[in-house]
Amino acid sequence: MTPRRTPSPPPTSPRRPLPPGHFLALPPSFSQSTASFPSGVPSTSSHVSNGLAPNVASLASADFEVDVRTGFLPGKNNIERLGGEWTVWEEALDAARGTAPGQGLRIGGGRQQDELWRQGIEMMPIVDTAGLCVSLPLLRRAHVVLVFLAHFYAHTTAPTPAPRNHPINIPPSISIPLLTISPLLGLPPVATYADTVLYNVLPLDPSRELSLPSNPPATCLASFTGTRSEEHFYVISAICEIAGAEALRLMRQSLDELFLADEVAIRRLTIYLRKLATQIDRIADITMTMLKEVDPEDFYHLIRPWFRGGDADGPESAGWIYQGLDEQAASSAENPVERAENKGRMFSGPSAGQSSLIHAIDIFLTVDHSPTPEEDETSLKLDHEPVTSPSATPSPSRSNEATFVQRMLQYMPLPHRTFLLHLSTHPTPLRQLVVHSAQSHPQLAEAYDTALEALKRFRERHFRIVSVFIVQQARRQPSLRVRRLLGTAGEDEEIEQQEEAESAVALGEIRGTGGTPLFKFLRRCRDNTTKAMIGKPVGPHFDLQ
Ligand code: HEM
Repeated sequence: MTPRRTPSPPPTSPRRPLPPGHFLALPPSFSQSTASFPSGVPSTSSHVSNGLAPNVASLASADFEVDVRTGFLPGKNNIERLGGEWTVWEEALDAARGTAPGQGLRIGGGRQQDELWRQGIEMMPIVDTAGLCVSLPLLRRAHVVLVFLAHFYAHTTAPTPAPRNHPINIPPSISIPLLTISPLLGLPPVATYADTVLYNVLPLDPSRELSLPSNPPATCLASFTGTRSEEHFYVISAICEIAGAEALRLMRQSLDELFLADEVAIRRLTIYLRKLATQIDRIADITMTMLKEVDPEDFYHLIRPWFRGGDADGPESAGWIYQGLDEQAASSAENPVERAENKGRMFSGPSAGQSSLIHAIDIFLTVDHSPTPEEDETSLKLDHEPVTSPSATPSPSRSNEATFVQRMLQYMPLPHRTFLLHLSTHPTPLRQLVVHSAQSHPQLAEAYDTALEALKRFRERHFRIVSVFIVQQARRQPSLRVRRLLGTAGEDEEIEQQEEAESAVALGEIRGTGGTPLFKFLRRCRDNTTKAMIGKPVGPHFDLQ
């Protein structure tokens, strides 16, 4: 007898007010830091829920804040500005950014304009956040504004000789509201991809909701530099996200078929996997438009320095102290490492590596990024990096090193983190069926490999982006135009002296967010994708260097 086919209902759309019992109402365990996970153990459960995770029995039944039309982007438009008592934060942000590129605050601070702004922040009242809790869009906007203020403040702090050995202090007017609302969203108190992209874009016609292709993301709300490049950097990432909604839909449909795993299911899965490959190529095409729309010099010299988090100097980093709350925490015994070394909190700044989209595709296709015992992991590991495996470790037989995904989970909103952890423990994984039926249904294995080929192509094309935007820029001096915007145009002589030394930057020395050795890491992500294939890779295999 053919089993009755009952497709699951589509995921629910996000709603404006937090509904009663919504698991976002529970502070996530993120807020509990430990010695091995300074920013909190990534988990879906709340510390007030006695370890019980929210009810996520099936991918379709839980509220993962994943919208059928917009994917990980909120289904309802982001709000543009906070009013009432929170206007003071918005005004501080306006003043920091200035009215035109080059008119706002400068990295390293030191000018009268920078100092006056900093004094204003230090004297700003500690505004109550209780009224924000009625609405997710309000909470999200508050997080965006406060983390931008925190980064503006941190990076206008006068530089100390490298390596920086004093933590940067974030004043209570920012740190207290920020530490209060961050756990409500399940985000760290630092700028994340959610702040720069997911909660920071508006559609072409803001009076209508986001949709592709008729009303795509077109402008950004908060910005460090006010440059066109920064706006496009965020907007193109958001277009990748909305294009990803179709990939998520195909994955959900596939999971529904996996429950049945009959002949019809296998035929449908084959079709969905081929479509998924097309969708991944589409995301890669959109990513490549960065080359046309974002100036690599602007990105590297003007924009990226603002992204740096408390851990940007690698193991030598001194972190950020969130004043008003961290001084109390420092005297407690919770985090002996930070206490003993007088270090602040070690958060990374924003990166598209924090987007849940590619990680979801990886998990769905079972691309395993956890290190094998044979691999020399010491060079991929930072001293301050978490070394204890969280409960969500995908493969207990592997080394207990936290993977990039596990670290990135900490920077995703709680519902998206929950979505990924749930996907990784799904009871009917795709790969198992593909391997099991490889002989009887070779077209399924072929379609599975086609999707992996597309993911590998995405990674190779993304690698080119990283080469242009980071490596090439690290090896050459900024133009006069950019030096003027940086306020270093008069330092030609000094720059010439540095030139020779700097142009010799070795590939192996270039690091990504949180200090990851960039090339080794990206090459490894590509190679792990190839390893997952059932047959031999068919496309060209580029030497990534
Ligand atoms: C100018 C554009 C971009 C630059 C300069 C860039 C740079 C980087 C860098 C440096 C990393 C290494 C990890 C880190 O430092 O955080 C990284 C990782 C990553 N990026 Fe990008 N990225 C860009 C655009 C994108 C876009 C649009 C996407 C998504 C569609 C994306 C997805 C990823 C993913 C998933 C990783 C993790 C590594 C992997 O899974 O292969 N990136 N990116």
